[in-house]
Amino acid sequence: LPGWKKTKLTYRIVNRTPDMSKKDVDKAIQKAFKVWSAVTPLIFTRIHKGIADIMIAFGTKAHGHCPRYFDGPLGVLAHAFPPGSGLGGDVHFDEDEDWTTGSAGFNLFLVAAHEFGHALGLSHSNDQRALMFPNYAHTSLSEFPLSPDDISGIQSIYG
Ligand SMILES: CC(C)C[C@H](C(=O)NO)C(=O)N[C@@H](CC(=O)O)C(=O)NCc1ccccc1
Ligand SMILES: [Ca+2]
Ligand SMILES: [Zn+2]
Repeated sequence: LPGWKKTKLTYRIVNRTPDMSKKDVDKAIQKAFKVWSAVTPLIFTRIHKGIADIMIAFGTKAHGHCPRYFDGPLGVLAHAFPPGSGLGGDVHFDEDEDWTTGSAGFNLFLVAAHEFGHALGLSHSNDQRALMFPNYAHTSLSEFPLSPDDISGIQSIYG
């Protein structure tokens, strides 16, 4: 499984969603990184300008220089690129979704935690309890969303 060749990674929140306060977006993203740093030697540091390993952005349909397009409300909620330079590790959220801190719409923390799994090198799991399962509907709003499957997956890359 391909992973980052370093344990100190930077991230940048390039733009924001009007659905949530800036503070709530920052908190959701920080909490989502903590899910993975809790079970790996990875350290995530936020930067506010320049190019980060993990560039985080909200967009609709054709967005930025991204080769993959979003599809309007529902369907695809977000996508992430596996570790690497340029687009590698970047995470995009579909702004046509309703991003929330709760259980209405789509919970940004949960989707971000799933996307960061991809940005660290994980693909989808067929374990319905896993955060990396393909569908959001199966994810509980629990404090700690990782299943044993997620943990063994990430530790096989960064163990
Ligand atoms: C083929 C990819 C681009 C589909 C895309 C995805 O998996 N992104 O990581 C996605 O947005 N999948 C939806 C599937 C769906 O709408 O049911 C999803 O919920 N992804 C976010 C997610 C999935 C599982 C747990 C938490 C969040
Ligand atoms: Ca969508
Ligand atoms: Zn996914």
